[in-house]
Amino acid sequence: PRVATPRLLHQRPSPPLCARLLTRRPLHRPPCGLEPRGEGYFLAHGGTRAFKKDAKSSVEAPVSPTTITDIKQYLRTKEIPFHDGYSCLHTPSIFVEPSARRDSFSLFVDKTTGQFLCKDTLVEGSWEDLQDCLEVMQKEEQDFLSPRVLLGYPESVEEQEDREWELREVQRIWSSSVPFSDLPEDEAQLIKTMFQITKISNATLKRFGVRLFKPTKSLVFPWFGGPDSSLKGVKLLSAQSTGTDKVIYNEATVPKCNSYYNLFGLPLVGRMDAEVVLTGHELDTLAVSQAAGLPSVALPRGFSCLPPILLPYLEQFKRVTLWLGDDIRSWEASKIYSRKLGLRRCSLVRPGESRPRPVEALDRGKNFGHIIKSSIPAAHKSIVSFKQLREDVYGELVNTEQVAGVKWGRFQELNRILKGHRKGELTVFTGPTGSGKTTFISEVALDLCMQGVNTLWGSFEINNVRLAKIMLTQFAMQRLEENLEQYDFWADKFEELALYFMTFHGQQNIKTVLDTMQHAVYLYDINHVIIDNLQFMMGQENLSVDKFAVQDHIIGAFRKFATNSSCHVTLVIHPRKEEDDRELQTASIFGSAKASQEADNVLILQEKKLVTCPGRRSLQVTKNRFDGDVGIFPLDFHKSSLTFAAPIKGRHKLRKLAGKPEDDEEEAGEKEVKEVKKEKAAKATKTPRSVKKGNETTPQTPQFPCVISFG
Ligand SMILES: Nc1ncnc2c1ncn2[C@@H]1O[C@H](COP(=O)(O)OP(=O)(O)OP(=O)(O)O)[C@@H](O)[C@H]1O
Repeated sequence: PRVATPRLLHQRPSPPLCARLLTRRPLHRPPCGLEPRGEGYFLAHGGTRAFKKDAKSSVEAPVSPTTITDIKQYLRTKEIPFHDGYSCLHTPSIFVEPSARRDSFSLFVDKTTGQFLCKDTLVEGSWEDLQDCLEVMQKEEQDFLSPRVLLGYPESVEEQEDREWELREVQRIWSSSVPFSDLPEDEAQLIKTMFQITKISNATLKRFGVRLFKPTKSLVFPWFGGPDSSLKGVKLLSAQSTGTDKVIYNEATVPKCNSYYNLFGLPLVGRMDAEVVLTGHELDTLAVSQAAGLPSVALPRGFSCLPPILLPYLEQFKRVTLWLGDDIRSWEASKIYSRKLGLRRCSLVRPGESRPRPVEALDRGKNFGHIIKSSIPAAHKSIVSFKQLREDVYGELVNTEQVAGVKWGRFQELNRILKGHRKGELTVFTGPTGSGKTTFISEVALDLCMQGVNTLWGSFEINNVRLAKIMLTQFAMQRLEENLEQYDFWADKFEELALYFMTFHGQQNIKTVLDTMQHAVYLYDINHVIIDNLQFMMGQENLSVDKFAVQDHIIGAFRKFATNSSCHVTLVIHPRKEEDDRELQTASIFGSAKASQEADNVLILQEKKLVTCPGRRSLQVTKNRFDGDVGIFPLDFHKSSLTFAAPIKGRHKLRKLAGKPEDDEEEAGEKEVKEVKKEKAAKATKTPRSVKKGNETTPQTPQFPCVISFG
């Protein structure tokens, strides 16, 4: 029979399970930072916690930036007792009758956002929602609010159907999958060999409830959760041989990955356990549990994010060891997550030859006790000696490719000049008015997002629908207007990208924008923010002041944000002056030398109107702090897919600039006429572009972040 393939599993959106609190005064504030899920709706996340399909990717400014001091002060005035935890404050749940409270402090308030979650009832909401609840309780002189006062948010027929479909799908997969102990020994061994987990025992697989879904030979990892520990979802992992000794693993989840909030392994954690090893994969958690005998849980989407809604489940641990993988990206993620989890209880396993990822360490017979013991405390001192830096420096020397950052799949020339996209950098991007800046930077950012770089867009000039339309066209690489029957297919794939949009439009205050960015970094582990464009933060009132001083100040603020948040910021800036006959230069953008110093990378979209090729642009890198290489390369624009590509091979070669950029471009222009005839002939035989990832070259279909490849 046709079975649940990853594609099939993702065809249906998961519905929101929302509930509304009936209060005397209407709740009017939307949950902090997210597009309103209706007015004042609470989410009772019974497992399939999901946001509205059309709203999940929007990020608003935090309602009123809440500080931990404000939260504590408020709770004190309401005489609510609380414990000061690592990431959350713990209070008695107001949704459970006092006599029935199993755990006296089961309501968790996130110290950064004020979001709350009651672990007993799974009611969650914003800080403002919680305040409203407390006010109602006080007014009505009640000592708790029954979850029964929460009214189900009326689901549309479609949403209801989706939810039912999903529940059936979870049950169907689970009931037709087989425990390993029920498999004939040789079959079990064959499967283990396929997944390179021959050292994981049947007993371990049984303890964690891992099964085999025979029709697709997929491992099934269950998600048990909620007060009744019921089955909330499943993750399927399938293995595919590449012909060499490498295996590619594909993952699919029900509900789909952006509403799959499972810390795999959590049901096995005892109430008194004080130590946990946090891993980036279910198989790693099995390995840690078996080899180290320690509680271990796995993040639901690998090391790509640690959703704050999971933090309450990690509050009980006095020590958290983060062992997220074996490369620089997982190492960087572990440093960032330790800030969310509370630095003083976290220690990090530094990837290295003697410290591979857990499942590989098990395979190679490594000493887990030793690896975990030698993990590095996350709390760092501000003054360090070379002795402490020694391993970091060594790591950078042996992993030069990874240190250079994430590579573009569609822009090999950018890889050659910039080497990659790195965290914590500031890129300034400019070009003449209407030259295609937004269109180009949209594709550049989309490319990275498809490689797993969590992305936040601040598009102040064009609205999010138009921007998303451009990106979707670039993603599908075709004019979807003419292929509407393919819309759902591409939209479903596109929805899986970790791509978020700020809901701002028009002039904005820089502080509000920075607060929102900070908020999104915390909520969604954003790695790349694009601001299009800086002019929308200049403000009208500043016109009397020196415009370039204001611009410098704003660039400085984004620089600081990029460094402090380990997040790459790309800033689109209109040029200062434009003269038809001259190319732009770094000096065309900045008000002062100070500002040009702040940027790590400066990119210029050069537009030279050539009779033979009017759409031709060039991208010039005039600054590259990472390794100093600068250069320029031509770009052809494909109007139907809104994408850019290097002209056909052999026409223009990448030139590193030793001297004036103008000279090179001039040269390119002269060649234009001679080569246009060749191009026409070549166009007829042009082959589709490939997306290169790792060592394999895959066809035009892009890679999606939910498909995690390792091995
Ligand atoms: N290389 C190109 N050749 C021709 N048209 C292009 C090219 N790149 C983009 N366009 C088209 O030009 C229009 C303007 O593009 P876009 O909004 O990206 O420019 P921009 O530089 O961001 O504009 P602005 O200066 O107003 O911010 C769009 O319709 C886009 O599809």
